[in-house]
Amino acid sequence: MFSKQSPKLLGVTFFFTIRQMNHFKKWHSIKRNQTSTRCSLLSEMLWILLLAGFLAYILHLSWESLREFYRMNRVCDKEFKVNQNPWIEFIANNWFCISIQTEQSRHGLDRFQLQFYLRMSLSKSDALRKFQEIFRVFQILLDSTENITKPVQYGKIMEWIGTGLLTSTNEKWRQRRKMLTPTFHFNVLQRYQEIFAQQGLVLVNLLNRAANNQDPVNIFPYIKRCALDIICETAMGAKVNAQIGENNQYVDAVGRVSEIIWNYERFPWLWFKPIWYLTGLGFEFDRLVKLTNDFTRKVISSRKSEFDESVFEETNDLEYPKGKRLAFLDFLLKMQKEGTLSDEDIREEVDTFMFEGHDTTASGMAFTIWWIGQYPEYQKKVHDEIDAVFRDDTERLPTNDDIKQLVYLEKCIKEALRLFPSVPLIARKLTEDLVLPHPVHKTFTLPKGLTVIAGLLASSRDPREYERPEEFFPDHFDAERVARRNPYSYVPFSAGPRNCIGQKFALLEEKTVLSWIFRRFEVQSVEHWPDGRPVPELILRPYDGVKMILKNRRKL
Ligand code: HEM
Repeated sequence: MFSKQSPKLLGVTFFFTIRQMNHFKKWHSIKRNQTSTRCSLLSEMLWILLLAGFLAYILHLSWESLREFYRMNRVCDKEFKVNQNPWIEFIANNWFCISIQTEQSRHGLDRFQLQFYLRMSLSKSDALRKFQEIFRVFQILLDSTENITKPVQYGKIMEWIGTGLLTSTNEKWRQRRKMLTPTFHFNVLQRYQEIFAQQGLVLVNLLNRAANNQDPVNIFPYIKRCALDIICETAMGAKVNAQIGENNQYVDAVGRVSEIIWNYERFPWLWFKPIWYLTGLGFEFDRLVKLTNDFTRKVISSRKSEFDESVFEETNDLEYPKGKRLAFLDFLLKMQKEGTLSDEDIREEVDTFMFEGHDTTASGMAFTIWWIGQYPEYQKKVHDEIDAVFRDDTERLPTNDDIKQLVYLEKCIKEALRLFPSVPLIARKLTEDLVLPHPVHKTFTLPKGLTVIAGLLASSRDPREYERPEEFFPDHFDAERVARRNPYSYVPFSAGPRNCIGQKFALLEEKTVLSWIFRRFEVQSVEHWPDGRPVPELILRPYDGVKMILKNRRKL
């Protein structure tokens, strides 16, 4: 948690504190000579009182906050018998979790004084009995067109990406959503698919070096860099070549900012600004945010200077650019010409896509490979399907038509997202009262002002909806089974008006890249479920990478 700068900073602070105390002593002794003893006594008492009051106030806040924090941790320990970081485990295991918090009222520390905290995670059977239809709750929460505001928990993300589509609310969000929806049109995605295919090829060529070796390889960092290359090229039109080790500074910064934000959310004492900066994390965060924002600004300005509006059809229709492969940024530049967006608005949206669009797909792909690597029978089905499309060809870039035929692979991807949704938690600040069904009293109302945090795992492991809720079973996504299920029992992309705008993009990317992996390799997972469990950061990720043994299927 502490950065390299921490000891230095603590040292400097200590030095200044001692210096100030010396000044104070000197000043005080001069004063004492000048004033009467009674006056001096009074002033001393006042100083002491002030200091004591201040200390008591700080202690009270810290005590209240930490007590709640440890109370929750104890509950986790008892209920889930976990011995790792209980806070992480709490969320990971808490597949029936909905927590409701009061909004931050005075300052950061208040956030942990959960005056109204409701948890429906007592135990699996209890929760099922007590709260019959968790997907009904999701439906009411996520379908609401009023309760679309993101709470204070998204604050640090906002400091990084600003108020883009993910974090904005009300009119700004409505306008942006309407404006940006066509940029995810099928025709646009089809063009991006070429990028997915090319970057996937780079990935498998790199992984090839580790294949046919008895030593396992942690494929997660490879996949992450591939996903980052894809999002940079599709969102900004910039090739950062993270896979081959270029632009390391930017690549590392993007990863580290997410990590710091997660630490901030996890450790309540960091919400107290002096501590945030004294640990060095505050300074590091500010520096990295500036670095990533400046990088995006530079790309925008260079793309702007060569922007050629004529690549779009005269029809003014964003969906049909003439032949050229455009980036998402080009669509935004076109909107800017029409007077709807400023440079900073564009920066916010591009950074939003950078944030939402790569860790999510990277985790999705890594977990899918990991699951498939534990079940030879499912892997055989994936291989057979891929061989039927590509035959012996190990080099041809997959096309959109190829990808459409990979139905079983898609089921595996969806099943992996069911068990491990890349975005484990979403939150809303209620701007209107929310009436929910209650197992005993019919309904209960959550008053406006509360923050509701929903664990998306909650609905997707309901045994009434899934035959093998805790198992990887791709046939859960057979057409007939899907048709029988309540749609809110599967919400890894959220649902309702604020659902994931990039879900088709994500599925197409995952299918294309994974088609490369399974065309080239037979995979075997080193760790099996329930080991190698995921940990929720901002995005759910494998706890200790994804270690796999890779074997070439054919001679290259
Ligand atoms: C497996 C991959 C992905 C998953 C599981 C996922 C999941 C989600 C979820 C659960 C939300 C709702 C978040 C909330 O309410 O706080 C969301 C929103 C969003 N996602 Fe994704 N996402 C994925 C990939 C992507 C990609 C590739 C992009 C962009 C290229 C993207 C862009 C967005 C944006 C912009 C929003 C905000 C939408 C709005 O509020 O109107 N996502 N995503």
